[in-house]
Amino acid sequence: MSSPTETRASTALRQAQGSEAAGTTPAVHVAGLDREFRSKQGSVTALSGVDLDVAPGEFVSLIGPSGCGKSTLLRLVGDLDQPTAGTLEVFGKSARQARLDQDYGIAFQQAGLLPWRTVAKNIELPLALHKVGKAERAARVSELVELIGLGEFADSYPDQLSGGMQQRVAIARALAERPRLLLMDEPFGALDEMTRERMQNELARISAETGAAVVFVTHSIPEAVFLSDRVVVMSPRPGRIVQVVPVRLPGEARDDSVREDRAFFDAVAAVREALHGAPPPVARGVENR
Ligand SMILES: Nc1ncnc2c1ncn2[C@@H]1O[C@H](COP(=O)(O)OP(=O)(O)OP(=O)(O)O)[C@@H](O)[C@H]1O
Repeated sequence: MSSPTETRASTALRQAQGSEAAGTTPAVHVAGLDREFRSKQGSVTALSGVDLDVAPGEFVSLIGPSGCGKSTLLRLVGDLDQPTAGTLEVFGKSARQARLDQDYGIAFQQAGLLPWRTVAKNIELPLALHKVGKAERAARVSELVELIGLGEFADSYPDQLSGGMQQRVAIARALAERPRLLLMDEPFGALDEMTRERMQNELARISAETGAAVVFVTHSIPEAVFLSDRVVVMSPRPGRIVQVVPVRLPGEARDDSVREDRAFFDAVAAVREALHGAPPPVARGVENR
């Protein structure tokens, strides 16, 4: 686990270098991945020939026009769907085995909390389902409510929380079993801009503190740049990777000061250029905010 003062980028770099040196397996390994959906109406090629490795501890965002296959790729990694062709490994295992081993947590745009359970009970749900003992569950929940800054709301119900607070609970629930990988599909898509930036700051801190790798789907270029070690730019359907933009931002932590930095603007411009370099219609479904 990394120290809170160590930047996530340096953690990821150190871990990537370490894993290379030690021959450690990547968090996610995707090679020649295809996904074709077939129906009576015809077939849709959602992904074609996708190659991607995510290092342990690395934060990677997927960005691209609407319908380019971002969610499909995330769902394949999360064993919620099966590829038509290609190789997909999570920590060197099949996606199914990684799911059974609770190697990853998932958070989507809808927080998906159970309204009849309190914050604490929602967070502890995966632990309860996996028969973790009561004392250990309580200890983990109290750690997590502190991590997400909702210690005072442990006994509140979801409808007593704002959208941002609910999303933090969903993230805590995804982290409950200390996954080495988090899969996030537009988790802040439904939030207002101010809350969204606050949540981005929190997620940057949480990912640095936990050292988990993250694969993050977003439509927002600045959000992708702010959070990521690398931004994966995808083409319109059939989704392919057109460019991978490395992000190097200064400072010890990703906080609001980073958003004013020249390196941040340069990386935003690089991602935007990569998107616009793809065949039209590239702008549809991609926000510049
Ligand atoms: N279950 C399915 N059956 C048929 N087609 C599907 C299915 N799931 C996805 N698709 C198609 O695959 C393509 C990629 O969809 P996907 O949801 O992965 O795109 P996306 O990049 O996440 O889009 P958005 O940014 O709008 O959320 C789309 O054309 C979609 O219609």
